[in-house]
Amino acid sequence: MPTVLDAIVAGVREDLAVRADRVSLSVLERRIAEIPGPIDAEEQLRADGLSLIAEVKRASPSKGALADIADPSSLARAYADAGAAAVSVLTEQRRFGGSLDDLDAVRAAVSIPVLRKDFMVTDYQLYEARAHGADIILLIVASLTDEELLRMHTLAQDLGMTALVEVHDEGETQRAVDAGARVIGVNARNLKTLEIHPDTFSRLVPLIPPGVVTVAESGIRGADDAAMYAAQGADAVLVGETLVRGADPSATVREIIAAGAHATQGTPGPLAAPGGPHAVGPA
Ligand SMILES: O=C(O)c1ccccc1NCC(=O)[C@H](O)[C@H](O)COP(=O)(O)O
Repeated sequence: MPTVLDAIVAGVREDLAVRADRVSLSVLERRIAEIPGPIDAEEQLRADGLSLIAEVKRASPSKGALADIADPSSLARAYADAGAAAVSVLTEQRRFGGSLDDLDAVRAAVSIPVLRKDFMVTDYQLYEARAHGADIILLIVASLTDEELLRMHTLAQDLGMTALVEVHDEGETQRAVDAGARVIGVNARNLKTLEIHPDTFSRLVPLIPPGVVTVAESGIRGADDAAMYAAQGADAVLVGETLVRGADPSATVREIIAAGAHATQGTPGPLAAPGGPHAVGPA
């Protein structure tokens, strides 16, 4: 039976065929040569404490419409000003309501690394990501063969981008490691049921070699969850829904970063502050 991921990828392939007809690979290559080169995101995510990748997310298959983001550039600037290490932009249109226009707007607004978060199944999408200013691309192990994973990981590096290689279980983690992934994202969302399993990170992190940057993804409700992942050894967390649905995304960014610093270095975090952390929105 087709999974949610299969259905998303089928739509992505259809939309991609239309774009590839309109914009050739050589046009993308020319654009890449004209724009500033990518930022080294791996080092930024590895920085001391807990790095935050803050997401621009309009909708999702699990929750439907999440937020009416009229101006993705001002949201991205708020994330960056509050201390986010990178901004993730969902560009898939059918289920997430994103677009390459959102990526362009965010790229123009911030000087921190930008992740194109999409369902990358062809080399063309990697050229497209770089041509629109992305520094990081997502490779979901579950949607790629070993040969595709290795080839696209190498191509991302050749284009100067960092690949965030996303895993959900032990087998996918081994495949990511075998492909030479330098940044591995452990996604707590089961792609078959869309349920969040917060113990996925602690189960898989022992399989990831030292030196590889680890990112805990999905279902993070605020500072408490971020502190938990930091204590379990996460270098970074990726947060979408909690930020876009919260009343004050900048404050939540600051709380998450402070909680991560507290968990990793013993510095005072928001848990000590009056009112404590906000855990905004359901997981
Ligand atoms: O968000 C979903 O419902 C979803 C469903 C199927 C595949 C991917 C999905 N989300 C993409 C992501 O990885 C998240 O946007 C990201 O990890 C942030 O998650 P959250 O903080 O829970 O919004």
